Amino acid sequence: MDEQSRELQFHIQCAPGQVGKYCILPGDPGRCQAIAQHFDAPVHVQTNREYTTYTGTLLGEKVSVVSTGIGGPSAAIAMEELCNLGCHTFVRVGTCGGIKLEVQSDDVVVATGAVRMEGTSREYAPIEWPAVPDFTVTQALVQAAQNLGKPWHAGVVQCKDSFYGQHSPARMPVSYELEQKWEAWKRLGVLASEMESAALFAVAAARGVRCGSVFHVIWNQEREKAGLDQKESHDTSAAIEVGVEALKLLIQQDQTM
Ligand SMILES: O=P(O)(O)O[C@H]1O[C@H](CO)[C@@H](O)[C@H]1O
Ligand SMILES: O=c1cc[nH]c(=O)[nH]1
Repeated sequence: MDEQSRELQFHIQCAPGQVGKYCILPGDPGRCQAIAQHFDAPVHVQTNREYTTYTGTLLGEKVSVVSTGIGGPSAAIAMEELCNLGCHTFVRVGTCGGIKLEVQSDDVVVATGAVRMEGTSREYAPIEWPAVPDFTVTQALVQAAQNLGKPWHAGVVQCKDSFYGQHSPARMPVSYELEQKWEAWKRLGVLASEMESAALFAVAAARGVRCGSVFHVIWNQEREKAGLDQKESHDTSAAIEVGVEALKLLIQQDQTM
């Protein structure tokens, strides 16, 4: 299969011209419409499997939002197929669970690196390779959070394949490994846990494109364990605003180059 010259990409079912060069990647297809509402003239392009696509414009530039589903494998597929269609700049707008005690529900987290405790990135890069986002995208995300006055943190996030391995490690047959590593992430100051960035950063490096990640913090299980105040929040609007603002900053930078 010559995937790069296919007209219609196999999973996202989009064709050349239907997506922009700048793309926002939420995991949840249900987040796409809320993101597309920030675009000018957004149009629903396609929904296939976990992949929902809208395309519109920002500052006159064609931009898209494409959901990746949950986990590295489906996220890598989305990015590969979008690269085949000419996308070069990606911002993941996701959700995460806080690990560091300072990271609270409703805060915004910008990734400066991702722990590769997942499988997909290993099929792209030897484990010695650090999963890091693009510097210009990360700078734009921090600038956007500051411009919008959102409470933000920048640091390393942890990626894994098992959501319930994060939340119920004790019931897993490999609890000894999950619990010991979780303790290491805490001692290393890892900010939060999510599932796709390590894979996306690896695919982006392999394909020579830019990618960064911003997250809405749903909760923090370590704050709960420590008896600190803690709530569950599903309002992703701050992270969405930061992601869209960052994309605009990047488009502006590219337009003035
Ligand atoms: O809200 P999204 O972007 O899907 O991100 C997070 O939420 C899912 C788990 O609930 C995983 O995909 C994780 O990375
Ligand atoms: O706790 C959380 C919240 C969102 N996504 C995750 O992977 N973990």
